[in-house]
Amino acid sequence: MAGTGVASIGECMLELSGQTGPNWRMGFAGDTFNTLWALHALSTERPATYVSAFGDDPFSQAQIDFLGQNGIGIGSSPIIAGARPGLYAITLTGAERSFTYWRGDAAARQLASDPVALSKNLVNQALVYFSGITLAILDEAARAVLLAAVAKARSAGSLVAFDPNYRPRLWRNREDAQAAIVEALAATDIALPTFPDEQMLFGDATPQATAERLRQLVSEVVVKNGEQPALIAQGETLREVPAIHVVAPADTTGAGDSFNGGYLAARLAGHDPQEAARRAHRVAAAVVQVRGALAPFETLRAAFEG
Ligand SMILES: O=C(O)C(=O)C[C@H](O)[C@H](O)CO
Repeated sequence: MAGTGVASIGECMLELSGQTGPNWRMGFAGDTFNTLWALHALSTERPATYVSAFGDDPFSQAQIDFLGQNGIGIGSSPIIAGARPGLYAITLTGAERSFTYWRGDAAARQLASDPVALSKNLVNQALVYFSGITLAILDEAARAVLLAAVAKARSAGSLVAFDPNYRPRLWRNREDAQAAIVEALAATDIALPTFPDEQMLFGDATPQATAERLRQLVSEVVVKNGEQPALIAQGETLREVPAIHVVAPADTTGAGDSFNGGYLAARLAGHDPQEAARRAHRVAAAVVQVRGALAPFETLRAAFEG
């Protein structure tokens, strides 16, 4: 591995969670940030950088402060004059979440506006992580800048991990999403898809079909499937790792992202894919028991260690 740090690229939003009467709780979350949060909690010795673009309003500043207070830097990410962060609210049906977004003009859409700064953020990273949401918030030119920066980091020795995380509403059409995600997978070492997303986007009939399709493109594939087993495809082998049944989940937001953070932390620490998936399932099971996408660091660590 080339470097020592961990970098995650994407959009962190303001998050409204809680949904108890008129009182919402505001936090900060976004898929790639949620993953970095868990990864950082579980690999504190590695410098963590959230690669994005930020506004210059008080909410953006609060976001940057929150990251800093928790040991996560923003490297050379641009601060855009006049821009603001995106916002999303979590609606719960039981514990199952759905999201309402206000993010069309968020600062993060400009995360590739300075290609030199973007590449600089990816220097000396053991791991570079991004997602289909990162791709979806960028226009075609910015997406090309992003993929070039990721490819450069990879050729310098960084491990690249990617979660396709398909959000239909963020894409112009399904074909655009398919093309961009396949292009990203070509620059990926560890793919962390979720079966229902892949079924929606590519029509896969089973998690096995997802694993078989993706193993043609990526050497290590972990197909998540909620409370069903995760399926790991590495080389010729295909293995199932059972998930954990949570009796009383509170909010499923961030479960898959936190699984990814746990899995990647374990892989960076030298655990094999099966042990990494076991730890990742425990981390995800802890996250669904709290409201919002982020669980406290101590909760994540206790789950990871089992
Ligand atoms: O949906 C998004 O774009 C988000 O990043 C919000 C949530 O935190 C994320 O989806 C949880 O996986």
